[in-house]
Amino acid sequence: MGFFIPKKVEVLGEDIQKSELKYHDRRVAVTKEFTFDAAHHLHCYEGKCKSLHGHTYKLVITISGYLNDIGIAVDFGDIKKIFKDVIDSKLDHRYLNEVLPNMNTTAENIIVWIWEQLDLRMEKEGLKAEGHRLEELVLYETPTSYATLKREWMEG
Ligand SMILES: Nc1nc2c(c(=O)[nH]1)N=C([C@H](O)[C@H](O)COP(=O)(O)OP(=O)(O)OP(=O)(O)O)CN2
Ligand SMILES: [Zn+2]
Repeated sequence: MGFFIPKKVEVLGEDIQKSELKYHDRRVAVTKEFTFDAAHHLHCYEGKCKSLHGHTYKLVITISGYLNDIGIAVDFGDIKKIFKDVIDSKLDHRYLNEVLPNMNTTAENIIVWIWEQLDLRMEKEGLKAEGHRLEELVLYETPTSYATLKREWMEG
């Protein structure tokens, strides 16, 4: 006596198999947004930002990769784990002038530091070997003020 396989499941299975490899070799970028809270002040700067103050920073991370068998380029969960491990754990609820020594804590300087940390972790975890690439970071210091960094600028 054989197993009864409902028709609907068979059809669904075929559909998934067909879609699996459809765009297998396509590079696609995915983006995830995070926030962290931190305090800082600027050195050698005449203006209100020379005084200690805080921000809810927003970091927008874009990573590209080749679509895998189930149509995922880079798992959003993997981006979250990297962010938590290498950025959030070091910067959230911290005084940036203390944790980022020898750096004036401008959005521009911080975003380059963040790039280096994320890139290093992607290298160590073998993600770069799999074809994952950090494409762009955007770091909002306030809702209207932000810095942007792109892969071509880091490579060039
Ligand atoms: N190019 C940069 N300019 C300034 C930076 C910076 O990192 N890079 N940082 C500051 C201050 O840290 C400040 O907290 C943020 O500046 P600003 O946008 O002027 O903040 P406001 O709250 O005044 O923003 P509004 O939306 O205009 O009220 C200064 N400059
Ligand atoms: Zn500031």
